[in-house]
Amino acid sequence: MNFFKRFSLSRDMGIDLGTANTLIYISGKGIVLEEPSVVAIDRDKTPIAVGEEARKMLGRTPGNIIALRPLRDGVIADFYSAEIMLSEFIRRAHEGNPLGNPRMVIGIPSGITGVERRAVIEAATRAGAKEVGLIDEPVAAALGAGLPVTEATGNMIIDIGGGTTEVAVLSLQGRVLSESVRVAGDELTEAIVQYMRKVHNLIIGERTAEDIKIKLGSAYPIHNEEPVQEVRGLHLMSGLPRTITIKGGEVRESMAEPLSTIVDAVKRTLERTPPELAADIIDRGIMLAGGGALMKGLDMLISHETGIVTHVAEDPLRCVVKGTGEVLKNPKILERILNESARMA
Ligand SMILES: Nc1ncnc2c1ncn2[C@@H]1O[C@H](COP(=O)(O)OP(=O)(O)OP(=O)(O)O)[C@@H](O)[C@H]1O
Repeated sequence: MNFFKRFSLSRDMGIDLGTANTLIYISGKGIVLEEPSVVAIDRDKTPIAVGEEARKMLGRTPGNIIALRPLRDGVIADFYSAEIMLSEFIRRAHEGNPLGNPRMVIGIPSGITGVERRAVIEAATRAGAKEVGLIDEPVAAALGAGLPVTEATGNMIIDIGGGTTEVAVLSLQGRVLSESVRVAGDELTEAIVQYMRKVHNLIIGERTAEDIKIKLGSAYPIHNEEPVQEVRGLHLMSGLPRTITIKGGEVRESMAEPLSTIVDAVKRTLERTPPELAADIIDRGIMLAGGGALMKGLDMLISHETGIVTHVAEDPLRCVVKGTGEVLKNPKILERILNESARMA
């Protein structure tokens, strides 16, 4: 194929296909879509809603409709709904401006299996991709966070999404070492659901727990006076609606276990880091990306536990998709990624 034709003004796409959110970047345009990764289907499997509209239905659907997340722990858990979701998001991203069959660069967790990788390639191909390139999320996140990953210096990035936490040490555009744990924002939310049930006998849904996590949660004691919040749910014994008040300290306590799993993954990765790169990381600090990076005090907790200064990236929720955009701007990296993925498919 003619090189100039292949890399001319094509409207290629970069996609962060996430457990919680999907974002799409189009060459020459920037980020054009940000939607929750949720699909609502009826009993006959007909799609009713996709994205934000479907998210509002989570936990609130009548018996004949299910709102579900096609991805779990960073990988496709339900192929049918993943394909519906991806096709619909790509259609919305086109906005009446057909892109033909674009090439797509998709961020995926670094720890996933070959079968899981092939499922992403197949879903994207069926959704209209001409060629698909997969990029490890931590590499994309580092590019999107503006880390100098092309230089011969060690950088540590921690990408905390909904389903996976990716800890990676990068140098010279490559991943030197990484660890992916299937514990991230969703587990923090789930830990709050479990705590409310066990300690307060209150049944709450995922959306309420996420709201508590965002408004009241912290990973490290950051307030002199702990904030409080009213929570509504169903009382376990009476089965009736009830409102109780909880404190910020309780929320932190409820999330202690998944938070320590994340911190342990960071420590293990640091222990395995070659000394020269470890010295660079001590100088430059650790970078946090992904929605989980917005958890208040998480940077302080990681600094406290590792002794290394930790920064939160600017716009952490968009780092991965911005990184896929950086790949689209770089024909050499793009070609390498497309070729690697073509061999895998
Ligand atoms: N302000 C906030 N405080 C704490 N957590 C937050 C905040 N905002 C978003 N989150 C959490 O971030 C997570 C989503 O992050 P993100 O969109 O980066 O994940 P994802 O890319 O969809 O997931 P993955 O990379 O695991 O597939 C959710 O668990 C959400 O609750």
